[in-house]
Amino acid sequence: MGDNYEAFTAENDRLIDKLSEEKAFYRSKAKILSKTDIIPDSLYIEKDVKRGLRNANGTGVIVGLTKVGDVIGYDFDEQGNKIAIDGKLYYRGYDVEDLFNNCVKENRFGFEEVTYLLLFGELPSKEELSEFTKLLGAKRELPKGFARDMILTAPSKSIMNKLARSVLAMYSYDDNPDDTSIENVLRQSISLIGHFPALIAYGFQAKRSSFDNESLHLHNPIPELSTAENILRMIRPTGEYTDIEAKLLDLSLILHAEHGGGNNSTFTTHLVSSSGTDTYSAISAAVGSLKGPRHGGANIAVINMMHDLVHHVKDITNEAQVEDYLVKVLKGDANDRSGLIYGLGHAIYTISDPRATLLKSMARKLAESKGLEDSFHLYEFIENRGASLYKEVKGIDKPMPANVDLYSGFVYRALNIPVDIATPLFATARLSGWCAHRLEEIITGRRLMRPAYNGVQPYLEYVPIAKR
Ligand SMILES: CC(=O)SCCNC(=O)CCNC(=O)[C@H](O)C(C)(C)COP(=O)(O)OP(=O)(O)OC[C@H]1O[C@@H](n2cnc3c(N)ncnc32)[C@H](O)[C@@H]1OP(=O)(O)O
Ligand SMILES: O=C([O-])CC(=O)C(=O)O
Repeated sequence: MGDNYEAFTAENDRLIDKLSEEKAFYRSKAKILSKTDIIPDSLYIEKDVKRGLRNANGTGVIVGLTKVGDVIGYDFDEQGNKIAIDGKLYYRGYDVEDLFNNCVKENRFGFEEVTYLLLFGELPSKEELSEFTKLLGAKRELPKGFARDMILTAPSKSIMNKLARSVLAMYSYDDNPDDTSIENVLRQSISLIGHFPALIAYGFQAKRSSFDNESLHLHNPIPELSTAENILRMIRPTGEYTDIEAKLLDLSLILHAEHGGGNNSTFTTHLVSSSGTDTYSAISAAVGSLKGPRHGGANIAVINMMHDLVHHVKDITNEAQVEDYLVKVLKGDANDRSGLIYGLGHAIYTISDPRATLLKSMARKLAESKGLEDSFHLYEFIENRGASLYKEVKGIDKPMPANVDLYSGFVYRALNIPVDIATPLFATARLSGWCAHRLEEIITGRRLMRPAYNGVQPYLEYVPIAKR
């Protein structure tokens, strides 16, 4: 026993030493790299590099044309100066506010109709929509053994990473995975759109049971149910939901379905598709992009920031205390120290993001009916005060409207939808836009995307290892 114990502790000490040696190695190399890899701002200006693919006035560099969606966030005056305007968003030429309001008016689900519109470029007739929802319904169930072999046996703490892996794994379940004909890519797209609710729900259930010590609940999807209903059924332990909850989730899916070609994940879809690769590779890459906290992952980042705020601010109804916290966030001294107030700011929108306006109206109603007014006012205060605080801290006047991610988390929380699932829900909705853009890239892009990086490292003479 004594010998065993000594051998065990010696081995343990050796492993701890090795780990701290390794940590020290990474730390020292990271320190060097953070200096070596710096390229001064002046060089970007001198060489006229469109950093972040942005022009000097902040507008995006035009890298493509699209008929799928249009995002309008600014205008120009006669002198060519950018001017702020209220945002507008169009899906295949239709104003998203009209699509949203019509579903509210007719009290019906609309995400499937929007998916049809995005994929095929026109609104479906009643019969076409019914055929299409039947087709989607037939694709709801995952291939035999998929949930067990691909999701439950290798759960992940990140449902988005699990989702990306699941999409890649779908390649192995497809008899014709590499065919990039329009017909085949349409088949793959509709199949993925049908499968996504189960992929995110089972990824979520696997995570809860493996990492959060919760019971495992796997409900089958039901072909006759809408996307929103299937999601609620599969993420809830009892499988129960109300019609109002499902309709509100459906509206949120409509608002997240598409955002032009230039947003990071859709551009990823265009970029990766332009190499001629398969649908699963392109869509899994888009999922990886959307996960980032500056993009779709901001909805979870907002919720985490709000938790942190509530934890650190004594009285959330005291505006001065909330401001102090936000100033600390902006200075990189609070929350995740990124310096970002999540849910604010946008690459295109200046005065308003139309989706945030609609989600805010949903959030306000939910707050009133669920007694969450204080929390709602906190979100509203951040929206109203964010830009002026940024100016006070950084001295820069920058439009910082509430974006789609600010109020979506509030809406999900009020609907009793777990935080973890917020970005996967975004992915489920945006998949329709990604697929429409992938098809457009294949049909009309037809060029390998290959921008240029200007090499700024001076050339060096090789030094043999013995002389270094
Ligand atoms: C679905 C979506 O993707 S919506 C966007 C979701 N993302 C977020 O909510 C994260 C917070 N917001 C942001 O990071 C940004 O506003 C973006 C990335 C969305 C858009 O940024 P842009 O307006 O294009 O500005 P850009 O990235 O050029 O930043 C300019 C400066 O403003 C700062 N800034 C922009 N938004 C914010 C913010 N919300 N909080 C603090 N600082 C901000 C940037 O840090 C940057 O500062 P720096 O020059 O000191 O580095
Ligand atoms: O357009 C962008 O940059 C980000 C965005 O709002 C989205 O993808 O929905």
